[in-house]
Amino acid sequence: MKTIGFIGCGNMGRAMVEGIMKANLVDGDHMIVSNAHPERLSELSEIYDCYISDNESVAKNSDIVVLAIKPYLYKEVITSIKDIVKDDVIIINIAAGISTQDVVEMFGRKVKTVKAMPNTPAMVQEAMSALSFSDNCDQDDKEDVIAIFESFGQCREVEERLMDAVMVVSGSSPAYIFMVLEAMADGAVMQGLPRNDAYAFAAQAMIGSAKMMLETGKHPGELKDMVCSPAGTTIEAVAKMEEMGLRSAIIEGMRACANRGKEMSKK
Ligand SMILES: NC(=O)C1=CN([C@@H]2O[C@H](COP(=O)(O)OP(=O)(O)OC[C@H]3O[C@@H](n4cnc5c(N)ncnc54)[C@H](OP(=O)(O)O)[C@@H]3O)[C@@H](O)[C@H]2O)C=CC1
Ligand SMILES: O=C(O)[C@@H]1CCC=N1
Repeated sequence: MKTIGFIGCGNMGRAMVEGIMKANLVDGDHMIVSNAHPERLSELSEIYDCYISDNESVAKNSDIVVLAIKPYLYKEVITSIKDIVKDDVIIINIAAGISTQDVVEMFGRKVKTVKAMPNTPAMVQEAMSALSFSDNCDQDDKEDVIAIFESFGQCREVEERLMDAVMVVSGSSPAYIFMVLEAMADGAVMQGLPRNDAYAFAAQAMIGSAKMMLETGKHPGELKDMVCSPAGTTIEAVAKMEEMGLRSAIIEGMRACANRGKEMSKK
């Protein structure tokens, strides 16, 4: 069994660790986690019986190291671990704006590395992640990494140049989806539904609609039309949402997200 190490265990790292442990991909002896404030992880180690240690120990003892720290910390953290990681370690880079080439340059050698873009639904085994492998990863390396990402959801291999596109539609999108869900619940509360019921109806409508699109393979416009009765209620909502710029708000928000990713890559 390979040992998986996480350096940084905040929002994204923790979602991945929880997803991996819930799926029993490794036992607690093969999961080592470090964090700037390790005391924040005591509950995690109690639930999943995994090791909480420091960056050095994660680097020395892990076959696969996930760098789940903020992008600006990559240089500093890699400098501190580059001489102590195992020779054939696989480094997983999940940071927005950090490329495979950046990681290789920071290590100063052609370390095996994977550029990945997961999302927080990893916590409930429903992540959708993109992966792009450096050319020195062999088939076994790929299978090991894919097993990690499949333990907490689905994943697809994409060309690294498309990672920012994946970030806007998947890595960052849970934030916009939660905003939509919150707004939908507000709309239902306004009509008198208790808030908890409103969240449950809104979230299940989101899950059901997404599942329907994936399972039927139908165009989302066709599925939308199936809900809009002539002179009915839904078409009134659709017309008002178009008037308020719902779709262009989403598209422009995603463009801003992509632009920020490009800006971060230049630093
Ligand atoms: N959040 C998301 O949905 C997604 C994030 N990402 C990427 O994941 C990475 C992490 O993001 P996110 O989880 O949101 O950030 P968080 O700030 O939530 O987590 C980062 C963690 O790193 C810890 N940390 C800080 N400095 C160090 C250090 N020197 N050594 C070890 N641990 C350290 C922090 O500890 P403490 O809090 O105790 O200071 C914190 O727990 C980013 O690069 C981001 O681009 C990618 C896809 C989605
Ligand atoms: O907001 C961010 O920068 C990170 C990257 C993708 C999701 N969260």
